[in-house]
Amino acid sequence: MQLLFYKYQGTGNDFVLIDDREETFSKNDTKLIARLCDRRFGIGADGLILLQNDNMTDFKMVYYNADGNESSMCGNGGRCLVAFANFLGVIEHEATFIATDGVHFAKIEGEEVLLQMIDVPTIEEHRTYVFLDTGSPHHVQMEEALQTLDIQAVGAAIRYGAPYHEDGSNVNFVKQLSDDAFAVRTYERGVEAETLSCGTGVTAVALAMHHLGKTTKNEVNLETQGGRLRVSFEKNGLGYKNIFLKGPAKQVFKGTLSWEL
Ligand SMILES: N[C@@H](CCC[C@H](N)C(=O)O)C(=O)O
Repeated sequence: MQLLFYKYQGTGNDFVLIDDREETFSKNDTKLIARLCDRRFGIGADGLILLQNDNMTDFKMVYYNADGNESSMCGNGGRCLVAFANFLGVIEHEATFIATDGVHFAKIEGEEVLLQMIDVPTIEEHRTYVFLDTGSPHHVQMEEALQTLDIQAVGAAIRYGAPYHEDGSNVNFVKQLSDDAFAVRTYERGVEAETLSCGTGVTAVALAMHHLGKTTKNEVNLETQGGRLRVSFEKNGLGYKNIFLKGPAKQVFKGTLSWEL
C-alpha cells in the first residue's frame, strides 16, 4: 500500500499533511504516526495532520503531535492545512473548518494565511509566569537571556513539573524587543523539544504581554526562531476575542512511501 503525503511548514513548524477525505488513513496507529514524523526513520515533522470532510464546514482538521498522539489545536498546522485545502481545490481564498477546539475562520492573503483563534476568556497570572489556553495550553514567562537559555532542559522541567505534570503544557520563553515586538522560543509538548515556531504559543504570548501591560498595542509582532508571525486581538472583559494569527504557510515537497516504513 502506498501513502501520498505533503510536507508543509509555517515559520519552520513543519507538518506531514494527508488528504484523508476517503478516511483510509490508520488514524489510531500511534506508532506509525510517530514513525512518519521521525526525522531519521521517517519523513520528519513536528506533527501530522489529516484533512477530512465535514458536514458543517469546509473540512475537518485532525492533529497529531510528533509522538503520534492526537492533541489539541495547532495554530501553525491550521494555517498550513488552509494552504493545503486551497492547493487541493477544497476551498478558494476563505474557509471555515472544524478542529478539536471548535470552528475556525481563515483567509489566504498572498503568501500568508490569517487564522482566527478561539476566544480566550481568562488568563491565570502567577508570580513568575502566566498560563492560558489558546486552543492548546501555554505557560509564558519572560527570559532576558533568551538566546543562551537551555530550552530543552528548562522547558522540559517546567512541562513535566508542578502544576502541569503528565498532561503537560507547552512552554514559551519571551524577551521584549520593542513596544509591539517580542522574541519567543517554545518548548512543545508532544514534540518534547524546542520547535522553530508555535502558533498557539505566539498567540498566548501576545495576549499575555498585553494582559501584563508590556504592550498597549492590539497587533503584536512575534519573532520566532523560524520567522515572524503577527497576532491581533480585542480585549473582552477579563479575556480576549477576535484573535487572529497571521503568517506564511508553504508547501515544501510531496512524496509517496510504502506502508512498511
Ligand atoms: N505547534 C503547534 C502547537 C501544537 C500542539 C502542542 N504541541 C500541544 O500538544 O499542545 C502550534 O503551532 O500551535
